[in-house]
Amino acid sequence: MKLTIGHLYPDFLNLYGDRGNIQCLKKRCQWRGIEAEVQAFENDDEIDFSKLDIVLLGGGSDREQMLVCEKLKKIRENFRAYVEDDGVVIAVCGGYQLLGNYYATKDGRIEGLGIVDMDTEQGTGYRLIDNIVLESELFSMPVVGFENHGGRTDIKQNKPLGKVIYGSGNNGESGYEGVVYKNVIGTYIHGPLLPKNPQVADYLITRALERKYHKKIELQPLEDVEEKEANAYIYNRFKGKVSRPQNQEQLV
Ligand SMILES: NC(=O)CC[C@H](N)C(=O)O
Repeated sequence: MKLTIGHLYPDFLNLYGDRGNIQCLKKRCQWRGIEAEVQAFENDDEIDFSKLDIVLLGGGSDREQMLVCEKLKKIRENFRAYVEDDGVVIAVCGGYQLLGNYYATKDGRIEGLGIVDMDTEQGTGYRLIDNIVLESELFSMPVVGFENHGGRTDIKQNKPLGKVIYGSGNNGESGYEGVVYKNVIGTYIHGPLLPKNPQVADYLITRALERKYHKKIELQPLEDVEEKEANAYIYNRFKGKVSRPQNQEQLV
């Protein structure tokens, strides 16, 4: 079996090493004898979504989001068709915001893809910067990571990725984080999301293989000893504590 992973605009959206998520997907495929090819798309590269099995849209600063939004406009309809056809997407932070209708910053409104019905406003408050821990119906392990965003996202009627156990999540108020729409996962957890959360990586790989090969896939389990220990430790360390972002002086 083989998967092709498309990395969209790594020249703009690669905050906090989103490339590590690609490496993780590739490695976890290879360890099971599944071939994994990565294609990076930059500038005005033609993107043939029919050749892709997983798409990664990484994080970026407001400035980079503003620039990349022009490129996204050109691929919007093909990207939407891919998602509606159950194409697998993992979108992180800035990329997550861009899946929605818009991201309104104090310097202007950045138009999103409008693929998932959700809106992001910058607000006038501080950035939401802290560790984050979630419980998700999709995974038996807690989902752990780090968030750093000024935007507050309203996912409306969509399903969240998880319930916030510690941290701020989508907007610091709803108690929820991320979004799940068809085979799309959007999340504010960036940097090493997938290396830290192997179940999220395997979920994406499974969905992509099932879509491509039209059959039920049971991935060969991997040990993930360190990840399980680390996630359990982090969960117990943060559960019951209240996140008070330390950088409240860092206004957006
Ligand atoms: N870390 C990111 O990708 C940041 C996303 C966006 N620029 C924000 O600050 O909300």
